[in-house]
Amino acid sequence: MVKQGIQIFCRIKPARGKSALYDFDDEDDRLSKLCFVVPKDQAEGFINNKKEQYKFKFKRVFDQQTKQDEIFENVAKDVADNVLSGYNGTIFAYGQTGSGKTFTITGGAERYVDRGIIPRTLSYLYDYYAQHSETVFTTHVSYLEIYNENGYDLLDPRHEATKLEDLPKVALMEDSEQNIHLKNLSIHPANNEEEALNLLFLGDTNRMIAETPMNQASTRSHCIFTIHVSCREPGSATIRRAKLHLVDLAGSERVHKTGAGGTLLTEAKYINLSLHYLEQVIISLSEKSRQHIPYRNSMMTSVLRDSLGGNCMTTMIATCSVEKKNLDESISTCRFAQRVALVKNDALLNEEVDPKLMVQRLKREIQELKDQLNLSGEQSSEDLTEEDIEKLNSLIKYFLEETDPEVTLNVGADMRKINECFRIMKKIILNRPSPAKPERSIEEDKAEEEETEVATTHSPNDNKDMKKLKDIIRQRDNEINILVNMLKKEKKRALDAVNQLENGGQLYRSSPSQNDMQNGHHRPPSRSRHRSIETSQSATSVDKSYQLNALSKNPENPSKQGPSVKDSKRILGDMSIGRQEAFEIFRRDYAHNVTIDDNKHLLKQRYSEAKQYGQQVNESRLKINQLKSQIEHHRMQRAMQGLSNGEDSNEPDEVEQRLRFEIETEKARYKETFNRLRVLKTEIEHLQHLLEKSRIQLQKDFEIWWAEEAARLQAHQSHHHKKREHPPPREPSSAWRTPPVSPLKPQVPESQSRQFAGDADIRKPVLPPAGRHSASGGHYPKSHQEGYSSQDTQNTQSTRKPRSFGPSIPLTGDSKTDADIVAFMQARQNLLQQRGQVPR
Ligand SMILES: Nc1ncnc2c1ncn2[C@@H]1O[C@H](COP(=O)(O)OP(=O)(O)OP(=O)(O)O)[C@@H](O)[C@H]1O
Repeated sequence: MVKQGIQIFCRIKPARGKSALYDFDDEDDRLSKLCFVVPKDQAEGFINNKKEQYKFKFKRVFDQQTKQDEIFENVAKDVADNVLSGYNGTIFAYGQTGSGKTFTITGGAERYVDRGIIPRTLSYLYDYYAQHSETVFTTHVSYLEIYNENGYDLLDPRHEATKLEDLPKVALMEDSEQNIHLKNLSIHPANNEEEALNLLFLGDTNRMIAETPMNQASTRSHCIFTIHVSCREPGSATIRRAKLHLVDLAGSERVHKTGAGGTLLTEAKYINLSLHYLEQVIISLSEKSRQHIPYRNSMMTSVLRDSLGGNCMTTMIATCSVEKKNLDESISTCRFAQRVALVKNDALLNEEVDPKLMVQRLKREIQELKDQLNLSGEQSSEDLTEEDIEKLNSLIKYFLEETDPEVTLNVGADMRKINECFRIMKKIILNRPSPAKPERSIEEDKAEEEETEVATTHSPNDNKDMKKLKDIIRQRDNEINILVNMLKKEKKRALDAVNQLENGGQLYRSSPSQNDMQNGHHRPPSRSRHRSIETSQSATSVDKSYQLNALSKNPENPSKQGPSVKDSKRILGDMSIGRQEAFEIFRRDYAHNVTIDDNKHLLKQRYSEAKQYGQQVNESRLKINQLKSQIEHHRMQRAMQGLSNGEDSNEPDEVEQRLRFEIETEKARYKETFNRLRVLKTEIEHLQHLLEKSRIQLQKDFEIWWAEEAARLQAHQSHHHKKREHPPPREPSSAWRTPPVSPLKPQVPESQSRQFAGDADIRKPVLPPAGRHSASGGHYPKSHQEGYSSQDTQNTQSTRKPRSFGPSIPLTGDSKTDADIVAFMQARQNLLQQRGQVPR
């Protein structure tokens, strides 16, 4: 047992605003002191005026410029090593919203170098496995989200098509030994790094899909990514199993700070409650006299029970933001960390003897002993019976098929049986189609996949038909998903209608547009936290299956990733024409375009590098094979010469030695290039994931922007009606705003804006400082989040024109339908303008 305190680290996020005064010094490898300076007269918030300096001790403090690889090397690597040795590990990030927890644990959403602890740990583990190929490792992964005290399985395949509240909740079960088991949390095998990263990506995407402006899951939920590792040395019946929890906690700010109400307040209370219980557990653990540790009070503390004072080596990263306005939260984060550091864990080596393996091993030993006894006895000279041979055949089959290196072929010490085994094996080897190939490149794997597909079919026509059928089945599956979704919505609508009728209320203020009904777009008017998920659900389910397919089957075409025109077509599939038009403009001027383009460019570059490496690997292999044939040829020549000269030398001569040396050199080159190719493959996959995430984010940002515009327009319409009835003194009319404009791209030419906005007011939005966050984590110009600034109003006054669509449009009351109607009117107006039927 290893008794160890929880290790605490502090990471300071790069400051954007005015930074508070802070300082730190590294005393040695194990101690850094961090000090915040709050001049008494400037102390704000809950920090009182008693103190000027707030000092904290950490194992290490990472300042603003610290890179992700440094964090991995200094924080996560040791934990991963301990997991490989059989000790449970936990790394959790704690800090206020926006202080960099997700960035640290999972990584940034834009660049490959920003990948966080989870992907880096996975790479590290699989590299380790590759270097210790004699040991048998197995890896499984699970991904749990805790939202409002309910647990959800982020790897549940139903996530895409089902509302969060309809998904089975993860339930806590406790066995007689008080071990916690999680019901409904799936655990997935991950045979290689790619599979593990795909699972991480799938979970993150599911988390993103469930997010709406009303539910910023990443901020308000706790997420636990768990890697289960088991390993067994060859010849040993002992298995070591360890779990590694990588935890991204919800934002730790206090309720009063969030200024939240309604759902947000409920969520904030839950978060505060669960973090409060976490604090209680930590306090109880740090006070030696306390017997009862209140783990059961919250789901998060129950799940992390082992990590907190139990059988685990635990590490905490306190993430701090040193902008002045965040100083009080950063100080409370550090205070919490100091308490955490007092907690002692008892980590055990999780070793167990597998009884099945033990029995097998003992049986083998008994057999070996018997055989040794038999060896000295007499050997039978009778022929083997059919039955004996049959038995040997099945023993050999099992021996060859079993991947476990420990399995042996045990036929006793009977020479007749041993000889028969050699005969059977020789037959098998001779009948094999081709010898085992060395490690292969991506291209080769792909080529073989294609070959296998061809080989398993009878003729080219059959092959084509089969492919077609497969495509149809895939398409049908997607369609069924979409239909099931629509049916669900319709069923809910019908139920709502019945309820409303029963309550004597009106069904809706007006019926939805035909277009919406056909497209499954109609939603009841009440705002639920799933409203915007529903609209994108059908498209997303199709997209995601496409994407995962694309990842594994078609990594060649980077243009298929990210929000390209093609992607927008996919997204647009079920949108009305007006929305499509708006979406195209939104996409063109999206604030993230520069990053997306950069990533696409990088991806292209990486593809061509991978291609080059692939070619080099193939060339090396070819050369090695040629050199081998040359050696064989040379040997044959020597043997023949030897025969004719009457000499018989098996010693390699100079020529052979040179050829061997060349083989070794080529092998080294092959290995090096192959390793580079492997690293490149991981980067390519990561870039693909980033681009896919950008695409989902674009879609979500568009939905939010669209809803906001529709609401604004509706408000404007009703205001307009009122004004006509009671004309007020002249004042500037409100506007249909242009979509967010990329801060780094030229603005939409006015003519294009007009094309989108019809004859509506055309305004140039104030350009924001680079990368401002939208409610959904996307980037919007400031004006689009908080209304227009006065500067904005001044800038645009001169460019405004009054809106006119001819006769006033009857609106329905449903914001989405109304927005579609207006968009349609605008499109119509554009057409008429193009034909010169109305003045421009
Ligand atoms: N060390 C860092 N270097 C560069 N950017 C960072 C760093 N830490 C955080 N960021 C950026 O700051 C923003 C907020 O970070 P992040 O989402 O990780 O915060 P968080 O603490 O997880 O917030 P939440 O509680 O809302 O999930 C992101 O855009 C992220 O990329």
